[in-house]
Amino acid sequence: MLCRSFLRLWSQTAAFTGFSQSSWRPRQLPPIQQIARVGALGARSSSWSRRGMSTASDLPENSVAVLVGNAGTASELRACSTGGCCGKDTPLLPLGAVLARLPELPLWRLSEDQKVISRSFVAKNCQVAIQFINDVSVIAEPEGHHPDLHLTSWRNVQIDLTTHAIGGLSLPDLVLAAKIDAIKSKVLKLPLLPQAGFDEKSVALKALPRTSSVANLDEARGEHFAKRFAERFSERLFEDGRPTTRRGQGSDDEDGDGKPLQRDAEVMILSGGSPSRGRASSRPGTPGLSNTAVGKMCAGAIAAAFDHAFGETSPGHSAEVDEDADEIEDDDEMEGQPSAAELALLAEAESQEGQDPNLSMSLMSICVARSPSPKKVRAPMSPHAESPSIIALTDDEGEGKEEPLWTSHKPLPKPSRSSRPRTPPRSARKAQKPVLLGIPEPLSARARCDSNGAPLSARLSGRGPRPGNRRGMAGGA
Ligand SMILES: C[C@H](O)[C@H](O)[C@H]1CNC2=NC(N)=NC(=O)C2=N1
Repeated sequence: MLCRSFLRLWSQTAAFTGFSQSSWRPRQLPPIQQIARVGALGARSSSWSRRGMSTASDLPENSVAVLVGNAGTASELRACSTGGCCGKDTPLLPLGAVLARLPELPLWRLSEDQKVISRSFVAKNCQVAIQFINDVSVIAEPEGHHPDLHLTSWRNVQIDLTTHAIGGLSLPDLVLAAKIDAIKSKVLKLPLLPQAGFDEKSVALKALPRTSSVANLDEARGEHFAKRFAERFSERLFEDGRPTTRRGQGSDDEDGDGKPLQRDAEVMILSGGSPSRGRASSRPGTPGLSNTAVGKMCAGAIAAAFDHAFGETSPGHSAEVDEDADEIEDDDEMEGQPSAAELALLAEAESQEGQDPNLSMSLMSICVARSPSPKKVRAPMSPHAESPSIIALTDDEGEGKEEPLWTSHKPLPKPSRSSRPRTPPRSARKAQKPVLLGIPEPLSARARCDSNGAPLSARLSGRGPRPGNRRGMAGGA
C-alpha cells in the first residue's frame, strides 16, 4: 500500500519534473529498498518545498512539540523539540517517513523489525565512551525522550532509539538521533558496523538485524551466576571491586579475626584459585572492565565454583578467567605455583580422598589451581558443610602427642581406633611416597598454602612441617 502510494507520488512528481520513468527504472529491488529509494528522494521534500515544490507533510499530527520545516533534513530534525511529547499518545511514524529521513542520519541503522534505529561505535577508551554517554544524557533529559545505552568491552558504545510507550519509532526518535549525531566527541573510532551510506545509484538503505540488548550469553551467564552466588553464599562478593571480608550469610567467624573463614575460600575460587595469581576479578559492571569480560570471568569462575562444588565437571576444572582483563592485585598475593611434586601429593591425597564422598573438599585442593578435587563433595563454602580443611602434621604425629595445628571448624565424629589408618613406623616411611596421614579434621579455611604447600600461618609461626618436608603435609579431605 505504502509502496504503491509512494510510487504513485513519485510518478506524478517525475512527470511534473520531466524526470521520466524511462530514465529511472529501479532494478528489481525488494520492496523495502524500492520504498527506501523513493523515500530517500522524498527526504529532500523540504528542499523541494524550498524550490517551490509542495509535498504534503508525511508526518502525523502532534509528533513533536516544536516542528521545524518538515523535519526532513538533519538540521531541521535538530531544530525540532520533542518537549516531553513522548508517551502513549505519541503517534507512530509511518515507515516511509522513517526511510525518507534515514539518509539524513547515515550513522544509524534500522532494525529488522523496523522499530528501532541504532548507532554503534568504538570509542578511543572507556573514559571517552562514558563521556559520550553522559553527553547523550544531557540531550535526552530535556527532550523527555531517552535512548537505550550499551557499553561493552569497556569502549564499545551502542545507542538504540525507539519509543517504548508505543513500541515503535516516532519522530522524537529521529530528532534525538540527529541531536546525538551533533555531539562533538573527542575521538571516536570507526563505527562498529560499516557505514550505511545512501547509495544514489541503487539501494538506499538495507534494514539491518537489530542487535540484541544483552551483549552475549557470557554476560547473561555472568550476571546469572554472580546473582546466584551472591544470594547463596554472601550478600556481596566485592566492595569497590575488591573481595569483601564482610560476614556472609551463615558463615562462621571461628578465629575471631572478624573475617568469615569461608570467604577466603570463595574468593580463592572466584579468582581462579591459583595462589600464584591470588587476584580477585573486579565486580561485574566496573567501568574499567567491560561487562562482557567480567561476565566471562564471573561465568567461568562461578560456574567452576558450582561445578567444582557439585561435581558436575571433571575434578580440577579450573575457572576460566579472562587473561587480559584488568585484575586487582590482592594483598594476599600468594607465592609460586604448586610444584609437580605438590600436585603429585595432591593427586595421591585425592585418590584416597575420593573414597569417601561425604568428606568436605580440602583447602589445599582449592588453593592449588587445577588441582584434582574430590568429586561429589558438598558446596565447600556452604555454611552447612564442614569448612574446607587442610592438615599440617608434624613428624611426630606417630606418637600422637601433637595436637592438630588448626582448631576443628566442626567436630567430626571421632573415628574408631581400628578404622584409623596407622602411620607406618618412621623406618618404613622413608621408603614410601608421601602418604595421607591421619583422618582429616575439618579445619579453618583461613589456612593458605605457600608454594611448598605448607599453610602460610603455620610456616610464619614456626610450627607445622618444615618447608620442603613432604611427609608432614597432607591435603586432608
Ligand atoms: C513520562 C515520560 O516522559 C515517558 O515515560 C517517556 C520517558 N522517556 C521515554 N523514552 C523512550 N525512548 N520511550 C518512551 O516511551 C519514553 N517515555
